[in-house]
Amino acid sequence: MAQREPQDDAPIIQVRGLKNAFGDAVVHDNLDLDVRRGEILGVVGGSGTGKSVLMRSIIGLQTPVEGDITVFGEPTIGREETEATDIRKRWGVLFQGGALFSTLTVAENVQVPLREFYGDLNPALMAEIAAYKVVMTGLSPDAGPKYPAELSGGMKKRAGLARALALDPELLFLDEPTAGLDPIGAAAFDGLTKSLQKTLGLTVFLITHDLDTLYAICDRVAVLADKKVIAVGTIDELLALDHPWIEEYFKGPRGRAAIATQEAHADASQHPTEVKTQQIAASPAAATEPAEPARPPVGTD
Ligand SMILES: Nc1ncnc2c1ncn2[C@@H]1O[C@H](COP(=O)(O)OP(=O)(O)OP(=O)(O)O)[C@@H](O)[C@H]1O
Repeated sequence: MAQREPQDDAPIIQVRGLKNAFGDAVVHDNLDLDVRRGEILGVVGGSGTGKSVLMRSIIGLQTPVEGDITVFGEPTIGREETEATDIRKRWGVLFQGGALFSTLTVAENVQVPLREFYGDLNPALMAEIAAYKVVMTGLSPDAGPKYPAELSGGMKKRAGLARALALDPELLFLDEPTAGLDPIGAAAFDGLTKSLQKTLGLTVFLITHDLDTLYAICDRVAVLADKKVIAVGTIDELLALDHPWIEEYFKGPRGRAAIATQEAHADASQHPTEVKTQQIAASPAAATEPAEPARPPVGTD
């Protein structure tokens, strides 16, 4: 096994005393967060609690009123453009909805970061890298010449992910990657995220409202409320805190359905011949409460 450098244990993202405000509206106040190298950190919180603003602050698209942020051990606020560029090259971002350029094909979208940061690369090599990234996200090679309008929602997310992976990042930011996907597409996207984390050693900062995603692939979850990260840990650690919002969030009808899906998945992998839906139906929560359709086990398409 490769020798680990001492700094490997340092958080890959460190946020301290963060304050963000829009006029008089304070979104974050004295917010702290560490993201560990190699983990998938789920970021949850009610609508408007500032998850996307937090992500934008970390990637330098939002200048905070106060606070310090380091990524890869380097401060990201107030850096010279060239220094900021060196750091930005090391992460990839999938914005909500994919944020593809509608006038560019999928392959051209994937080449955007390559042109931005490595503009003198040979065009044939850029095309080859883009084609590789497209396939890596589970899209067919035929998707490369297509325009975003010709893609399904799930394909757009994968194309956005291919663009986020264009520069072989160490760190991936995903803003609600499964929003708007059907349960099968969402589970497939989760599987893809998990396999990228494992095979490429990525760290993933993942904003989501999707409880299935949290249970299926997140190593830890950070909860935003009251302008701060009020708790961070595994779901079991969070539940042990006895916080009413956390309890309601994870143990409400949707949380119970997500647990049932995970239990069915675990059981199915131990007893592959049994019918998974029997366990889901046997769950009192699933039987009595309206909930999101249970997701199939995680896996890529
Ligand atoms: N550019 C901006 N100008 C003014 N207010 C903003 C701006 N961006 C975000 N806000 C406000 O900051 C707050 C946090 O927004 P943010 O998008 O981070 O929430 P969120 O937790 O990601 O919500 P959701 O889960 O609904 O996506 C909201 O009240 C939003 O209106």
